[in-house]
Amino acid sequence: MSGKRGDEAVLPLLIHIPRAGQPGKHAWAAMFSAEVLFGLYWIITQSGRWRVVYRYPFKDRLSTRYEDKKLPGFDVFVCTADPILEPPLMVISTVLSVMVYNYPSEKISVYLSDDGGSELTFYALFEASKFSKYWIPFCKKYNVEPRSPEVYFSCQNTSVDESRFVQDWTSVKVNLTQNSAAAKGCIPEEIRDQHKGFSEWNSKVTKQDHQSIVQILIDGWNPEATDIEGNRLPTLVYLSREKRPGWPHNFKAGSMNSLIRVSAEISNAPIILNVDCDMYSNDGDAIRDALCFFLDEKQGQQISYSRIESHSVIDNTKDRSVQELEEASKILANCSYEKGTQWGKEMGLIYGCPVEDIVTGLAIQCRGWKPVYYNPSKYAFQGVAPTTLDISLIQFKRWSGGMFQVFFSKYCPFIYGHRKISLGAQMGYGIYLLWAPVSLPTLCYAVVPALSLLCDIPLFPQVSSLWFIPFAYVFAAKTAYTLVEDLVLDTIIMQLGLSQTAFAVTAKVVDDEAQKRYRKGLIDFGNSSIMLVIIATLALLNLFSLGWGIKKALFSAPETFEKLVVQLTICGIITLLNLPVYEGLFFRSDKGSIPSSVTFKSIVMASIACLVSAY
Ligand SMILES: O=c1ccn([C@@H]2O[C@H](COP(=O)(O)OP(=O)(O)O[C@H]3O[C@H](CO)[C@@H](O)[C@H](O)[C@H]3O)[C@@H](O)[C@H]2O)c(=O)[nH]1
Ligand SMILES: [Mn+2]
Repeated sequence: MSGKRGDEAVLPLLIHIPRAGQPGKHAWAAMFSAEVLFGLYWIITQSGRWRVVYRYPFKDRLSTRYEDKKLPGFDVFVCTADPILEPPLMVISTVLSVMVYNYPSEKISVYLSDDGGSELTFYALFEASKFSKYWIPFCKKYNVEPRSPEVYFSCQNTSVDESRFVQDWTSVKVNLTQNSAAAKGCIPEEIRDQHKGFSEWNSKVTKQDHQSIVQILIDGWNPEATDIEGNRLPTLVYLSREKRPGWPHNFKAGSMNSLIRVSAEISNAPIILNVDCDMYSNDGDAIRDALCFFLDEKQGQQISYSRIESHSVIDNTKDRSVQELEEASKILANCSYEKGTQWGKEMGLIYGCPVEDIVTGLAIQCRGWKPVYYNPSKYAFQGVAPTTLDISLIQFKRWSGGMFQVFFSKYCPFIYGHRKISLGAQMGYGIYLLWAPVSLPTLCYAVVPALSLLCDIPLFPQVSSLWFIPFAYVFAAKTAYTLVEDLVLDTIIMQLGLSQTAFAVTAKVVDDEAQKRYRKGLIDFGNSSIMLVIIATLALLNLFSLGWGIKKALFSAPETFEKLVVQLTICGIITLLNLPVYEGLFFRSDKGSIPSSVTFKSIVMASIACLVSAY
């Protein structure tokens, strides 16, 4: 191979092609491919900068234009899947938070889908239904925010001393403490007698194998269902769709589709709001904001994410028996209901992909509906992000792997979206769907310069070369950009998650010690995992190389140093970024530090890599 000096097409690496017989051809080829891939990805990411639209809803105009009676109904779906990973107290706090919007209560119906099929979750929801009679008037009267009781009470300082307020607050708190105390233990017999719903659970009911359970805990149409101040309550429904071994349940997408059908039977509101069980409502006005987009006279008709399929419309004014509704809904939540239908394909949320929200959003958009992106200054919802690195990695793996899978499916935005959505939108999807493969060039950058440094192979233009200037510019600009736009480890640790298509639910339980570490800014590395070993090995490899490189810089001729200075800088930066990892490996002894088995494995692997490349 010879250096094509006249060819100014590609990056400075090109002029550095090792000549035949020179070492480092493979390293060079790897780095060159990495550069090309980064370049292509960079082009795709530029779509995010085209024609940015900012939107502002005018809520006051909504109120002047629509009286309460004319406002549309809202069906709110809350999903939960596991009573251990997602504590029932958190789940019902989320449920309660979405029951109190600054909106007519009788227009809101809240559905909890429990894929865990857990009696404990049902019990918690039963308690929540009673508690809501206090909580809703309390929130509305004092305009309490956030409206998740768990969050509200954890950040409440009791400085307010208006007597009535304190009184109410105490009664609410007593109720809540009773709630949480009971939710931890098993369900007392006298409670079981209070609601017919408990009879659905017997010794045969397990998470994977049980009949459909539908319980309407509050019937919002019943004028007698009122809070302590006599105001109407929102409808509250517990749903646990049927699960049987051998029937794929399609994770969250399956649960959402059951919710769509069951809610169509019970309340059939034109607008659906979906939150995860950990995403409590943080702004009581959020649904009024959303309505401004849906009811906009010019564009509202094109805006999607309202109900997708049309179900037979029910006349809500008729005499409706709760029992009848429950029985009819159970059938809609049975495993066999979807057999031979378009559910999961053309209808409802799309199955077969761990990022059901992304594929379904794309499919809806390709049918001509317009999505609206609105990022309010006050967050409409707040959720629990994973608190330990290993759980984050599980989540990232599901997301990145799931999205990459979409890229190779029939839903690839460049094919499926061709002529249906703009090129900019296709590229916008590309940014996310190609997130996983970008880990490969990133990995290359974390490994190859370090290894080549150990073998004395220069990869980059010499500092005194003219080619160094564009290289330094691109490098500096990109580094600055990356530092600002995402943080440290994120991209380096991404892995291709192709083999796993299951939806791994992330844990939302945060213990006190973890909370303390979080406040101190310490990374919680979590349990031993292969991904953690990879991170630690890469960190150590770069540290070793940096040491070796510095030694060489000090003791060898200036030309050698000049040749290796860029690699040295890259290793230096990677080492700097990994300081928390070294801390976790060697200097911390708390529970959040890196397990010693990982330390051992990574030292062995990094040493082997060094030895192999040095000889
Ligand atoms: O079989 C299942 C598995 C999960 N869930 C629920 O799905 C939600 C999301 O699960 P979580 O483990 O918290 O995943 P996240 O990565 O935090 O979720 C994000 O990513 C998912 C996949 O893209 C989206 O579905 C979510 O809305 C989005 O918040 C939770 O409420 C779960 O209870 C179910 O209902 N049934
Ligand atoms: Mn989540």
